[in-house]
Amino acid sequence: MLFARLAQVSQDVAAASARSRKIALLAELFRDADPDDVPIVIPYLAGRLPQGRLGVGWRVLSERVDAAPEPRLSVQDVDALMTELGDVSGAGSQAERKRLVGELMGAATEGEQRFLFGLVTGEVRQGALDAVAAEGLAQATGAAPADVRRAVMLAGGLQDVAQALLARGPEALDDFRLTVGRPVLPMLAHSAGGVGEALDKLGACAVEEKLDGIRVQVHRDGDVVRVYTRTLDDITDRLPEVTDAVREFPGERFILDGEVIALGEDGRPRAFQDVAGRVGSRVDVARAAEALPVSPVFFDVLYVDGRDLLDLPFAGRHEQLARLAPEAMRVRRFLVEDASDAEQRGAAEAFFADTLARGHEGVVLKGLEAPYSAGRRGASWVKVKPVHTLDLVVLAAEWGHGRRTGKLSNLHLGARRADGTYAMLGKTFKGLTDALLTWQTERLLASAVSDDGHVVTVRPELVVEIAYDGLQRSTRYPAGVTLRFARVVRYREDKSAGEADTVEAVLAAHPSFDA
Ligand SMILES: Nc1ncnc2c1ncn2[C@@H]1O[C@H](COP(=O)(O)OP(=O)(O)OP(=O)(O)O)[C@@H](O)[C@H]1O
Repeated sequence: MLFARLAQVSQDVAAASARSRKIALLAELFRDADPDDVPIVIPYLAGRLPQGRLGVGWRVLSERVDAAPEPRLSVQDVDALMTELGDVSGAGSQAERKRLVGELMGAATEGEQRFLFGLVTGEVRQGALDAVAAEGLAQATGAAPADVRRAVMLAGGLQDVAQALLARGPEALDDFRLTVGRPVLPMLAHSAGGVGEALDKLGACAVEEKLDGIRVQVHRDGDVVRVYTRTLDDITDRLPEVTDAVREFPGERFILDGEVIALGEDGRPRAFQDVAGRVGSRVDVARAAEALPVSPVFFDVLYVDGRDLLDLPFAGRHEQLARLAPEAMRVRRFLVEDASDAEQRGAAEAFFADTLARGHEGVVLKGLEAPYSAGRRGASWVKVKPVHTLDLVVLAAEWGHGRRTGKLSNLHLGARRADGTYAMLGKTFKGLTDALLTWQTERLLASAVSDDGHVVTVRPELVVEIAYDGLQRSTRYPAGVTLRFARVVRYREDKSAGEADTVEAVLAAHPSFDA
């Protein structure tokens, strides 16, 4: 396929406002595409390069090169040049990249040059393209749109489905059925600020414990049990406890979804990093299992004895789960039948509080009617975690890049030590509005003690309130821990640095990290 065709369609799709028009344009493009073009056409349409980053800077790209009068590049030609560009390294690489960009741009028409520029800089990214492209693909090949959508969901992306469909037509969709032994991307959750907000969104739902372990999808076919991670890696060999347990379940062929956790002797869950370390370790699995035994806790079932359950409402799937997994290996849950009933709402809040008190991360609320949306952040799963906040002292700030050039952005955050010094707990540039960036730049420069061109160190005076999701071990930071997903809530000018949180208080708020 000519690259000019793709460049034109990409532009037309972006310009079309009606969804049906976008679909028709894409269908026409797919009709003319060769199956071998698909691995290039699909990412290019979404504005992505299959090669990822090319190391080509703005300056090289912006250099004017005379455009070719007629289109002659094929999508394969462009891809081959991009691969060559991505492979350039070592001495003289800048000059070589410049030469290759010149060659590519010189062979492109003006329209193609614009599209190439957008592709390399990431400007033509079209986030929501996959859904319309799936419809376009259905139209081009005569497959039912719902079947294509489902195949795309199970394949975890459009590319393989498009390639198979264009090569073999609608029968090819059979390759993408849910099958024991072939893992699919797990369903993910949205967040809500509180249980009440989640109940308002969902109505009747199950409130489940949110366990902070490793997500697993377990496939059993007779005696063969395989365990996959959320990124579909096979970790069967590392989790003998899981395979042994699941072999005892009263079913022959099924796929379960759950979390692997480790419980301490006190019955409280061990820190996420301990479980991750155990699951990540390939060497001497038997010894690791003895040192930190783990157990699976299941919350969903996708397939049972020849039946694909993805479209079954969650309530029905859970009935099947209860048949297979014993209660001790199912997530604890509380059912809300009527989300407008004050008593049930109160009980859901109490379940949340109890779950936290037992050391878990939060809860996930799940609509009882919803199907299983593999690989999606489905609207029917809503997680609620307590927001922790800390008052920390700004120790330094880094000069920003891009849009934040000239502004002090990434803050170095410190907690107080008993001796009056500060232990850095992490950094963040999240949560800062433009107004706050301007304000903090001025304020921090006024108390600067040094500036090495990258980091401006300041007198430790300014207190900032930081929200975070929890702690994580880190050898890079002096207290041995750092904050997960730290973000700025606001500055606390009403507080002096002497009133900021202490390292001991931070550790005490997270018992599994308390030394
Ligand atoms: N009862 C449960 N139902 C669903 N997921 C659960 C449950 N308990 C724990 N989890 C975990 O929580 C995750 C759901 O949150 P999300 O889909 O947003 O993943 P995430 O991006 O890893 O978020 P987080 O860091 O909050 O775990 C699941 O991937 C799973 O690992």
